[in-house]
Amino acid sequence: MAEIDIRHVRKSFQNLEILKAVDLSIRTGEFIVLVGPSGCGKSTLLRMIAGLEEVTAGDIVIDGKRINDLAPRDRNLAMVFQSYALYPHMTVAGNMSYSLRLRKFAQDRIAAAIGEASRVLGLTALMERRPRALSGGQRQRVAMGRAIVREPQAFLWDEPLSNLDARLREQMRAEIKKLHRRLGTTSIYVTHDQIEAMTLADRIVAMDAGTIQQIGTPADLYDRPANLFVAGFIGSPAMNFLHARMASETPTRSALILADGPRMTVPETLGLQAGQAVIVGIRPEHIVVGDAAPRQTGVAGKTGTGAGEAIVDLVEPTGMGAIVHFRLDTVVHKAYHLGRADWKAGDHITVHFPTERLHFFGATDGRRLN
Ligand SMILES: Nc1ncnc2c1ncn2[C@@H]1O[C@H](COP(=O)(O)OP(=O)(O)OP(=O)(O)O)[C@@H](O)[C@H]1O
Repeated sequence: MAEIDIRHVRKSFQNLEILKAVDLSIRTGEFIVLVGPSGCGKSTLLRMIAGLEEVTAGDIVIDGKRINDLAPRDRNLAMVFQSYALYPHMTVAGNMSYSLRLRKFAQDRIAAAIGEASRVLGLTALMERRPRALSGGQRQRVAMGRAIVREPQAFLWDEPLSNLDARLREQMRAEIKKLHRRLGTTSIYVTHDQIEAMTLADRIVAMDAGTIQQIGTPADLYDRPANLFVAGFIGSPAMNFLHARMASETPTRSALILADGPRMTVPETLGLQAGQAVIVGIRPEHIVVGDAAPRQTGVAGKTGTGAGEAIVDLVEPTGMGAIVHFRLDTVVHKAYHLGRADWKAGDHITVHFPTERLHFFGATDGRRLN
């Protein structure tokens, strides 16, 4: 197991800088997820750690040793790819044992290693099959088995579940998590799927345009996103943003702001100036929606702290609840309502934005204020 240090690592292709001075310290046994939109550079970073891409500048250090110039096979890291990358002409057993045979391990040791890995992954009955006779999920399991038997210092996962259907992805995600609990091997996992990031990671590294935007536990990124990018990327449906400005008449203890909708209370500790522009974020699941007056429920007495009226634009039932799209002024926002939602487009509803659930961001730099 390994501690991996990425120190000021840069990557350029031709003259285009893809990664800009990335710093990241990964602790022994940690499960790190690199997440970000397509093209942000997460796969490139993983491939540099694996030795499949040259490092333009900076150092990659594993357990205190700089490995920039070490050949991939000498790094003792195992990579699992989205495309499985199995040898089609070899059986499952052949694929799993290949790297050990290459390293001239004794037969009994190889048999023990692949026996154990196939038990863990539920592949025992499939050992003589070839990849084309396996389902996508089974193929990915073989790829995982091939990585496990090498007992690497770390696993590098490059979007391993992207080719699987939703149900299988959910199942394999849980298996990867159990596998990590069992083996405790340092893991770096690349995905653009924020649910995978949230469920698997000890710490998430959120990337955008070649830079790290935030490093933290899933709860850190969800509860206290450092900026608008992270706030908008983590969470589904995504966080709502309301453009707001501090009212010029500021009451004593807490000031009010006027957004595209209801007035809200801003914590005094933010130190916002009268007239200052801010962006207020609120997650759909934190908005309380209810019938409009006179059948108003759940919002009584809360007016002035972010309650107001809105018009339903669309209701998407999800089974567990419904995503309620509503219009405040001209802007459409989304609320996640647990339980039945019988509203129709055009209905008037009340929306309440609980003060303690609000996120505040600078209107110019997008940085978190609270
Ligand atoms: N060999 C290459 N030559 C030139 N540009 C490249 C090369 N490999 C990657 N890039 C570019 O580097 C950027 C980052 O690519 P990378 O694959 O790391 O992104 P990513 O975040 O993993 O995206 P995805 O989720 O789509 O795989 C992209 O703009 C890509 O086009």
